[in-house]
Amino acid sequence: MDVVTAQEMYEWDQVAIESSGLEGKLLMENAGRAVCFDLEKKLSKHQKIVILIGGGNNGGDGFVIARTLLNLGYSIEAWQVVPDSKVEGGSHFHKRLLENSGFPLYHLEQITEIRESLVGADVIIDAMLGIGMKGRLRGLIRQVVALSNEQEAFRIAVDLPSGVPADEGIDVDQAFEADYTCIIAAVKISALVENTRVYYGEWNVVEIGLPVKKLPSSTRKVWQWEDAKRAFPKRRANSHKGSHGKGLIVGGAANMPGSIAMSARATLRSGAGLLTVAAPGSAIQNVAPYVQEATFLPLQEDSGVVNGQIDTDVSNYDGVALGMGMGRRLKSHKLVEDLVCKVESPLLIDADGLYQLKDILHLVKERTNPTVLTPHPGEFAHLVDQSISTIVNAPFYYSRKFSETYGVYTVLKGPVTIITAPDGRQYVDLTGNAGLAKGGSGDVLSGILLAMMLQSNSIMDALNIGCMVHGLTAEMLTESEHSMVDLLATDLIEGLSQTFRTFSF
Ligand SMILES: NC(=O)C1=CN([C@@H]2O[C@H](COP(=O)(O)OP(=O)(O)OC[C@H]3O[C@@H](n4cnc5c(N)ncnc54)[C@H](O)[C@@H]3O)[C@@H](O)[C@H]2O)[C@@H](O)CC1
Ligand SMILES: [K+]
Repeated sequence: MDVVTAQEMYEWDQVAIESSGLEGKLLMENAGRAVCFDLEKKLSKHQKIVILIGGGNNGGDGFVIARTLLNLGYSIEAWQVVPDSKVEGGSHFHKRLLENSGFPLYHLEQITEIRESLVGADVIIDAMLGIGMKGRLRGLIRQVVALSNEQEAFRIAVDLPSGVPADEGIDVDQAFEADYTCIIAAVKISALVENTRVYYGEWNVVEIGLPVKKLPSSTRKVWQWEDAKRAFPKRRANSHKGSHGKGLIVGGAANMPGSIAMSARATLRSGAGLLTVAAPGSAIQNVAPYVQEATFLPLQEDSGVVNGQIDTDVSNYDGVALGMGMGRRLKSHKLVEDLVCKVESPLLIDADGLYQLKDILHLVKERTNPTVLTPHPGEFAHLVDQSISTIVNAPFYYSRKFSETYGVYTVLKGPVTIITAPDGRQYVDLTGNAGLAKGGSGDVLSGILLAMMLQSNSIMDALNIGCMVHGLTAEMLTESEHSMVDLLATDLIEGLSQTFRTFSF
């Protein structure tokens, strides 16, 4: 499932029209019909449905939808909310087709004319503005959106809710508040971004007959179950503990043994062959009983906090995770710097490790082996010197820029997790739920990611699979023995077995 900007979507449409000879109005017919067949699962013939139609191609889709649903026997009132002079090209063609089919079309000139219809509607379909919307909502459409939002009716948007831009990083002051959005051909970035995704409600993408082989390949995709199925590391019958990687987890503090303990246990539960935990000795005594399968490496410490560099040779590990529960004291800085320079395998840095990274990003850039950073928006905002709201409203832009600048894999966590490779390729993980918004979830994720990195030949696959395993485990647990309220990070670790069993391929 591709994720596109408005410009990329226009390029796709152009390729379709130029390279395969698909005419714009045929694409519009396809789009409108695909939306209708998707909407049939949401609609019933007893409902009173009002469809709001704009002047651009989104409105063109609206004319097709109105005609098709009327043909199917739905009770539809179709309103053109812009003057005739604004309805051009393919939209004009489909407007005539609707009228020539013998169906009525109402023309809105003043907001009062439509009030009664909207108040009495069971369903309101918004086909006013799509990816061509610019700036804030204007004129009559703005009033129609406000009035629609006041109604009890089920609200459906076509492609995107009017007033919502397709791209990220743009403020919205007013927009159609959809309960469901039927997205055309590819997910628009705004469906996945904090300040705009709320307007979409639930959503689905419909296929409209674009010539997929001819389209430029997208560098942004939603990671799906089929992808995980293809990429999941296989355990061969003749494998031994060395075949699945030898990992090292570094972090912990005397007063925070839980974080690193959870990471370590999650790594072991996720299939790592061998694991060593390096932590202050005073933390190890509390971590050890929880992860009996691991070996331990006491770090130099001062009052329960790591102090100084690591004495052990770290070159014989296949992967290292650093930072969980380490604390943000200045004395742990040397350890982070040391590992950034010395680890010759994939290095994952999370939590307090990220905090220590800001002034040594130039060293991260010099690493020749993969580096993975797993910040939440607050940690990322600190790293890139932006506000949290700037990050959450333009996460694709900032994480790509960061990954490309420093040559790192970035896992930007949140309700939508964005995984970016050093070359700028991005995957989106949509699994998980609010049960994960708790201390410890991130530690578990780091542990799973380390294990996946140890077992996979591709860091990108490992990160995507790890995020999906983490999210699906939360979903599975809140559908069975837990709720989003009581779910704990430790429950996730124990729930992993069930998730991995479902990956039985
Ligand atoms: N060939 C294509 O390009 C296809 C386009 N499709 C549909 O076409 C849409 C894009 O069509 P367009 O590029 O014509 O753009 P839109 O239909 O999204 O918007 C353009 C119209 O909106 C008005 N407008 C822009 N900003 C406004 C604002 N702030 N307040 C009020 N009015 C405003 C403009 O005057 C213009 O009439 C897609 O979202 C999709 O629904 C689909 O039919 C598939 C094929
Ligand atoms: K719309």
